[in-house]
Amino acid sequence: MDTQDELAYISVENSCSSAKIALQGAHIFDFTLKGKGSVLFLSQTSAFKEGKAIRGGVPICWPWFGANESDSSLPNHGFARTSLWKHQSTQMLNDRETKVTLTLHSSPETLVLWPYLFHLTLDIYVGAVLRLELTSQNLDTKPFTFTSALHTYLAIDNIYETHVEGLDETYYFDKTQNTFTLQEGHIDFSKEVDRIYQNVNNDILVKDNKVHHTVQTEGTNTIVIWNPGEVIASSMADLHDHTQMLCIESANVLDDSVTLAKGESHTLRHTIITEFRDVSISL
Ligand SMILES: O=P(O)(O)OC[C@H]1O[C@H](O)[C@H](O)[C@@H](O)[C@@H]1O
Repeated sequence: MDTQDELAYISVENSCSSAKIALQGAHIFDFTLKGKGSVLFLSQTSAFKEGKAIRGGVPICWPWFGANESDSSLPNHGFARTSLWKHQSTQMLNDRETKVTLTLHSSPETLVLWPYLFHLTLDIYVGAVLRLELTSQNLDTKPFTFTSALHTYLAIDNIYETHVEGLDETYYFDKTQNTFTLQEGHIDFSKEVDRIYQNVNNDILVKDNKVHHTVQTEGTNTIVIWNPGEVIASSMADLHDHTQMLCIESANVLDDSVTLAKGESHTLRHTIITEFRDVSISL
């Protein structure tokens, strides 16, 4: 086990790729395709501190996404991303793919924040592509409802030359305006974008001059797209450059919130397929 500042992390490597996963948050903060480049953005000014989420990689938002609806003093995006998870196993599936499993169980600390017994499992498949599977299980005697997101920060070359395909004719909730709007054509990023797209049934394509990412989702039809834009980014001490990141998040929110009865479980799957168009992109 290695550490970066206050956080312990696991390193894995195979013939295709390598990854670093912090135990705090089960947070993958590096996924690199060998000889090609970094798939995930990691802010150079991110904190690696206990109780503070890493700015980059894939934070896990759970059991609520965004602000808590009944108590805004509770942490944004829930507690999973700042809780200490347990490393269960690392398995070499073959020389090209490694599976890492981490779990989080309800505890006296989580019960103060959210009064239910639960079990979370995150399976991370590190290979030619990156796949995350988050399974939520209700261990309580009463049902619970949660919202969540696999809040992926994709590495891109330049947000102003990036566009997103696959959401034409899809309605989204615009968090910057509190309105529902119909997407027409591709999404461009000249300023802050913070949107929740619903009824999404196809892959999302992120394209810029140097990299193409394809995001595939199972377990929800809702995708969140976020880039803070220049004005908000300049006020964020832990974000060194908003032009090199784009968050594409598979999310169980709004109509895709999940209610689980006693013993039931739900799995959210998120796969990122990346093609570098210029191998000189920095490693
Ligand atoms: O700063 P954080 O708590 O990590 O949240 C970062 C962002 O996450 C999501 O993408 C939300 O839609 C945004 O509204 C939020 O600003």
